[in-house]
Parts: sequence; structure tokens; C-alpha cells
Amino acid sequence: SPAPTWTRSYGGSAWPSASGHNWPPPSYSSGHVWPPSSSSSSSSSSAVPLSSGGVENSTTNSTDTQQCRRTKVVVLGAGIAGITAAQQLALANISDFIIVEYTSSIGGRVAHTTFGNDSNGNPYVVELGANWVQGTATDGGPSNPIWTLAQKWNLTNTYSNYSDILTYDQSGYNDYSDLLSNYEDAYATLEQDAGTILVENLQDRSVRSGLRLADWNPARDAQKQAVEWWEWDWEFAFPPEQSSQVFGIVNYNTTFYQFSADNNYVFDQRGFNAFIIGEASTFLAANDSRLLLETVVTNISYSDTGVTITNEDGSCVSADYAICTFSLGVLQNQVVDFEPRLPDWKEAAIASFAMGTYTKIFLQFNETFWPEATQFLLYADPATRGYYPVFQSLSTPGFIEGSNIIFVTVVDQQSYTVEAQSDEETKEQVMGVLRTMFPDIIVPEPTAFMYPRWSEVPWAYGSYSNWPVGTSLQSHQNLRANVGRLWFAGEATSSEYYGFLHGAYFEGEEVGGRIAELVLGEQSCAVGNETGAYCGVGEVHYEVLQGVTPEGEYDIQNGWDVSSFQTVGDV
Ligand SMILES: Cc1cc2nc3c(=O)[nH]c(=O)nc-3n(C[C@H](O)[C@H](O)[C@H](O)COP(=O)(O)OP(=O)(O)OC[C@H]3O[C@@H](n4cnc5c(N)ncnc54)[C@H](O)[C@@H]3O)c2cc1C
Repeated sequence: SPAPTWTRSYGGSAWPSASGHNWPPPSYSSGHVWPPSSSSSSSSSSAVPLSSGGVENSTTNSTDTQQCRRTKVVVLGAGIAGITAAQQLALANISDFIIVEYTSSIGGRVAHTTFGNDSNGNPYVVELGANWVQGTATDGGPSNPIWTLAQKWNLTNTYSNYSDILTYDQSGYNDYSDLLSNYEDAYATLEQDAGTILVENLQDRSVRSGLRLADWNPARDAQKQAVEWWEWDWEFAFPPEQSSQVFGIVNYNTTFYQFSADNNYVFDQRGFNAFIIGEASTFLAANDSRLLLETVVTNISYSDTGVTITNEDGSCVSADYAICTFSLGVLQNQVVDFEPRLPDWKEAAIASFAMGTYTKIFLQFNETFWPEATQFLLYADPATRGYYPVFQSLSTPGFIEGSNIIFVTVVDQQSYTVEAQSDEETKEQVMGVLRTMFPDIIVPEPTAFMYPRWSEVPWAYGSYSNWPVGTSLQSHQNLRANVGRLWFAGEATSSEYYGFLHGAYFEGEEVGGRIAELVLGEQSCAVGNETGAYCGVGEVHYEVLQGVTPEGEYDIQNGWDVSSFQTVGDV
């Protein structure tokens, strides 16, 4: 299929041009806060009301005097989950839906910008968010849907060879690659143990505990820490201490053993989101009034009979159903008000799962001074675990050859540090590391430098979610479950593939399909008799979650010799 063209505009906002200039704004690469604040993007959508839909009086406080646009289904967010959900509605011949999106383009956390220049002075396009199709396909096996779509839309990509790595420390190049296989031996044990824990319904552990039991203990060894960071944190955006052994292993297995072990790196100069825009173009027309870009949702009022959303610009949409695809970070930061307040079980689930931050810091030089043929350079900092640990060359043959671009990734605490400090401070630190790695070379100053600040992006508040220790499948089901006519989808609601693009895709597909069934089944459901298969039956949820130790077992036999419920002044 041909790739979409780039000049048309939807909802009054230009789509990213081939040079990617529309969003984020060009000023971004010179160290300005990214993306533009909501106030600069709050100009109301220029989309006109749906000709097929009417208006109705809103019942919410915030929209008392408003006439809301009326639709069957409102999809909140135009990332991969939202677009896939809307596509399911369209495939079921339901055209009465509206998609509401904060930013000026489709794609969400699949986002790119321009960076540096080629020898003709034309900027390159680099990915700020998702970069890999993770787990592709094997002959005769199931295909990762993102891989299928990457091929359909001809995304430029190449195999990322994680074995093509050189190791460095404070002395410069230092071959400690044997530690990689030591870690992998321990990982095999971690994996087996996770299977036992799952099958025997034992208590979950942290990956740290599991690794220790597998005789992997980096302690203060900087080289081991760097290897562990590369093998674990680089994927999960959290350290082993904060990751569930069972669900972390499941997450890895279901992607890399089911689809394939390959990670393919996308460097399409249209931007990775070309495939999402391509899919959107199969059911949205140019300037489709059902896509409201640059529209910031601030309030969601839900019940068992419908949902009304109110936007920052005062407009509102009233629908029979809503599908909320906002990131876990957005939900956790309470920037959207829910009316009524979300039930306790839902709030607890939102609070319990973890939103990570993964920051790619891009540098361009006037030469490729690092080993040109190598894809990855791993640096072990003697003082701080995770301090600018993984450099990735884009100049390498098969990638953006000759671009002289390299980027370094940080996550978690180091991300927050980097995202809170100035570009200048970060540049100085990264250059310090590069000069340590290459003591025999005069490392030049970069000609371009840029990184996004995902933890501060008000429509994401982080990069992707992680499954922490101490949470169960039941607590995850509560994250996924609907409340009344308000449904949830996105990478974080995927129990197997959380964090991944394909997780978001599968969740959008599932919930979009479920809502399509509900809408189509409505005729057969009498009002007040919502019990049939298609009559409002929602996702499973648990009002309360049981712990593992009944109260009676907090007793002297178990070493518990005072009451747990002390009151100040008790004697
Ligand atoms: C740095 C980084 C690297 C990554 N690397 C990979 C990778 O290599 N491979 C991979 O598979 N995955 C990767 N991911 C994860 C992947 O990008 C996500 O899992 C996926 O894009 C999430 O899609 P989604 O539809 O669930 O959410 P989103 O893409 O976040 O879509 C939600 C949409 O809702 C909108 N929204 C939020 N708040 C509001 C509001 N108040 N009003 C209106 N609209 C709102 C947002 O603007 C957004 O467009 C990465 C992510 C990041 C950030």
C-alpha cells in the first residue's frame, strides 16, 4: 500500500510534513521545553459538528449551560490504541464516533522531530518515543501486528543486533563482554523460577531477589551493573528492584518467544507514526470532522448510561460510550477530573502500576569518531549505575549511514535528573563520558544536541508502564476494567504486552471490538434490562484484593508478638 501523503490536513491541523516540522516546533531542538504547553495548543479544534450527530444538554456541572456534540462513541486519544479502537468501530460500520486528541497529530508516544543536518543542509528525522518493532515474526508463527503494519506502510527499518556491542569503563575500552553471558545464565534461572512461581501460585518477587537467587549479584561492581542495566533497565525503564519477576518474564516471553527474538529499528524519514497515520487514513477522510486535534480533555463524567467529556476550551462531547487511552502517567497525575470520582478499586490500580521514563539524548558531530561499524557502546560508570550507559550509533552502515549521529539512553532516576536540568548541563556530562570512553581521541563538540523530556510531557507524563512487585493479575484487571460506560485501553492495560506498541494495539483492538458489539447489540437490549451478552456487560474487576496473610496469622507463632493496631498512649 502506498504511504500516506503528508500535505493534507485533518481537523484544521496540518499533519507532519515530510520534514517533520509541524510538531514539535523547530524551537524544540534548541533546548526549549517540549512539547508546547497546553495553553499554546488550546486553540479550540476547528472541526465542524458532525452532520449526522445532534447536540444535547449536558448533565455535568462543568458543562451545565453547554450544548455538547453528540456521538455514539468518543475515543480519547489518537495514539495507536485510540486509532485501532476507532478502526474497529469503522470496520463494524459504526461511523458515529469522535476522536479527541491533545496534540496536533496522530501517533501519541510514537513521535519524531527533526535533528541535525545532512551534507546538503537537510535535517534528519529521529524518533523521540517508540523506535523498535519488538518481536517481529517467524515463519509459520504469529506475526506481531506492528510488524505487519510496518511492512504494509513500508517503514524503513533494520535489524538491531544486540550482540554488536563494545564495552567501556573509566579506563576507556575494556572488554568485559564475558559478563553478558554470565548475566544470561542467571537470566535463564530467573526465567525458570518465574514459571514455577506462576504455576504454583507462589508469592511474586522482585527481579533483584530472583537474580540474587540465580547467583547474579552486581553489588558495587560497575561493569556488572552496566551489563545488568543493558539487559534489564534498558527494556523495562526500571531497575530490577522495582520490577516484578513473574510479570517481567511473562512480558518478555510473550513478545520475544511468541513473535521472534528480533528487534527492528525504525528510522523512516516520514516518522515511525506513518503507519498509524496510514491506518487512520483507511477510515478517516482528509479534514474529517470526527478527529478533534489540539483538544485537551479536562473532565470525564461517566455513568451506566453514557459519558460526557469536557475540554480545556470549554467544548464538550456527549456519547453513549467512551474509550480512554490516556497513558498511566496522565491518569496518575490527576490532570483529568472524573465525575464521579473513580471507585476505590480503580484508583488503587492506577496508583499501583508504575510509569517509567526513558530518555534518548541525541548528538550529532562533524565526524564519526567512535567505531563506525558497531551498533552499541556500553559504558560502566565507576560511581553511578545507569549514568549515560548505552550509546547507539546511527552512523553505522544499514542505519542512517554517514549521519554522524549517536544517541545515549537513560531511564528512571537518571532520566528525571536529566529532564530536570538544562541541555547545557546534560551536554557537558555526556561529553565527559564520551571523553572518558575515548581517552586517545580529541572528541569534538557536537554540532547538534537535543532530547525530549517525557516525564514532563503533559499528555504522557512518562514513557511507558512497568509491572511493579506486589501487584497481581487481579490488580491489573482493575486497571483495565471499565467503569460504567467509560472503558480503558492502551499499553498499560495490556497484561502480557504492557509497555509495547503491540500491547497498545491489542488493547485498542479488543476494546474497540467490544464497544462495537455493544453498540450493534443495543437494539436487542431493553432499557433497564442490561444483562444480555451485548448489554453493557463489562470487563472483570475486583472490588477488593486479598492479601496473602490472613489477620489471624499475625500471631506469636509467626513472630508477631504485639498488636498491630497500637494507639498513642496505649500501655
Ligand atoms: C521513549 C519511548 C521509547 C519507546 N520505545 C518503544 C519501542 O521501541 N517499541 C515499542 O513497542 N514501544 C515503545 N515505546 C512504547 C510505545 O510508544 C507505547 O506503548 C505506545 O505508543 C502507547 O500507545 P497508546 O495508544 O497506549 O498511548 P499514547 O500513544 O500515549 O496515546 C494516547 C493519546 O492520548 C492523548 N492524550 C493524553 N492526555 C490527553 C488529554 N487530556 N486530552 C486529549 N488527549 C490526550 C495523547 O496526546 C496521546 O496521543 C516507547 C515509548 C517511549 C515514550
